[in-house]
Amino acid sequence: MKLRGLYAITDSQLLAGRFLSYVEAALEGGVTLLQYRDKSSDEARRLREAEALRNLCDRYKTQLIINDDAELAARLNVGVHLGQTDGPLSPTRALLGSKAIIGSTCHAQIELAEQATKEGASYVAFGRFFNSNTKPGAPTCSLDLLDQARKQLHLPICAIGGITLDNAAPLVAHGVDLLAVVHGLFGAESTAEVTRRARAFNELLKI
Ligand SMILES: Cc1ncc(COP(=O)(O)OP(=O)(O)O)c(N)n1
Ligand SMILES: Cc1nc(C(=O)O)sc1CCOP(=O)(O)O
Ligand SMILES: [Mg+2]
Repeated sequence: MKLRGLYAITDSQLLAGRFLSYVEAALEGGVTLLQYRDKSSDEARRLREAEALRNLCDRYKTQLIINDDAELAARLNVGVHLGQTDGPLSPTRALLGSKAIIGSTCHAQIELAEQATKEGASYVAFGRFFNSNTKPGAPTCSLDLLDQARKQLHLPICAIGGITLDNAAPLVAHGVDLLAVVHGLFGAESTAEVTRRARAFNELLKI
């Protein structure tokens, strides 16, 4: 399966009180990957919400990815996204199996992406490209890095950080396959607007 399209990421604060309705609205507009990102330590709620998302994703034939937590991903038989301090990639690949989608945060460093490729990542993520409401302190990344990444890497490339419909086109022009978005998608005023934005992101990627 070619990993290309909108990569929607949940945010527990932003989606409080409208979690499933907004996620379903996004899936309605077309989502290639959906990441469950919840930085709390409420294990019971995390399991409940992740299961609900897996059921929704099954209905819409979307792939669910769990942020940070390979054990939860293994329990639900879905993919995982790992940052540089979220645990080693090779054992996670062994745990989840050869078909699982595993993403790796590479900030603005091609070397990290080359290492992730060797260790079995399915895609590499670079960012942040713009000012981010969700993670303002994330290290920054430039469009030049994408040109170099496109030349050197043979994995799908994901961009993240402050991406909106107004600033995403240059990322696509510089070779990005996956647009990972929190606020630019779920910061909408209505479910209808979430669906419209999801469709518009996919149009930018021509899928
Ligand atoms: C698609 C994607 N890219 C990058 C990240 C950031 O991961 P990480 O650096 O581990 O930071 P947290 O999201 O865990 O705060 C991501 N989650 N998804
Ligand atoms: C979770 C995350 N990681 C980033 C990185 O650069 O690694 S930026 C980011 C936040 C993405 O949310 P928004 O689309 O609202 O900016
Ligand atoms: Mg992480």
